[in-house]
Amino acid sequence: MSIMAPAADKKLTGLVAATFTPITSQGEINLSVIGPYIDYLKEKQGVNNVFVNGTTGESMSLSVEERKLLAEEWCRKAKGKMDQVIVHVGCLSLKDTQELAHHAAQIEADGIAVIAPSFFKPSSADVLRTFLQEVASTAPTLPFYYYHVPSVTGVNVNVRELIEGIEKVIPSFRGVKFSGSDLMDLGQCISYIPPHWSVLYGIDEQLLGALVMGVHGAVGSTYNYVGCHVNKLISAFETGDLVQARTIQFKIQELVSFAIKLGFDVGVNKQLMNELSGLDLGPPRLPVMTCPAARALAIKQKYDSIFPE
Ligand SMILES: CC(=O)N[C@H](C=O)[C@@H](O)[C@H](O)[C@H](O)CO
Ligand SMILES: CC(=O)C(=O)O
Repeated sequence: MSIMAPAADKKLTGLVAATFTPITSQGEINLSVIGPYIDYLKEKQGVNNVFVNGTTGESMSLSVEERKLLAEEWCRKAKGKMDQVIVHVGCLSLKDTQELAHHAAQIEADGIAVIAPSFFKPSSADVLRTFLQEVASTAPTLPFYYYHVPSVTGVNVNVRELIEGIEKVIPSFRGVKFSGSDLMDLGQCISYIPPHWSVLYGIDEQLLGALVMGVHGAVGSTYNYVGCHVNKLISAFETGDLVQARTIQFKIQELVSFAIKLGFDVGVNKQLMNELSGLDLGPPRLPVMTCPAARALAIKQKYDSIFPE
């Protein structure tokens, strides 16, 4: 009889939805939507992993207390339904980040991810590695992922350099959520890492390029509503049907480029998700602006024309 690996040691693969944070019209976090949100992702999108309190989840606009309540509810409701819940715990303050990492371990998250602090920025890969090490040591049993998103943080360290020998200082290190466009750095990470780590790509509109380079999965905001199509893209890629994989990728590019022309920020993205899913995730929190209804509807119409029922 084989011994089942504990959930925390499962390699992270496939699609991961970077979730929106449900907020009431009064501006408070709305935990009641999380259960139905998980059912929607699983049943309607075929997405079995979530990345919570990240960029899409507006984590930097939430208090530490709110992030704990959200992470706890995601873990509780996902139990038995999702394969993995990865909690993003990065903050500008090392102390807050450690507190959230420790909390994620207590609530039995499947892993944690940490973004580079971006007000005072780490001056080198070595400094960033030390920051990550200080966080990981407060939750040493949890699989740990570095979240590379230079377009948001302004911290553009070379990830291959960052992860050189990182398992010696972070034994729980399990991979990278790579939301950069440097495919050479991406490839060098993939060719360097051991087989039980994962590199997940985070620029949804160019996932196919990253699949060719060898990524093990993808984390993104659009998988909340195009997950079912991107699952087909991945299957087509895996069976060698590049024509079909490209056809789907081009459709997603058409949708995203249409949205970008209308100002595609988290507010617009969230309202689009409200329209497409029928869930009530509410508005974003300032400084992200509430999206005018007409704008999200125009993008929804585009979606309907690209992906007819
Ligand atoms: C900067 C940002 O939020 N990137 C997301 C994840 O990393 C992506 O999922 C994008 O939202 C998506 O690729 C659309 O541009
Ligand atoms: C896209 C992503 O991973 C995030 O929202 O954090």
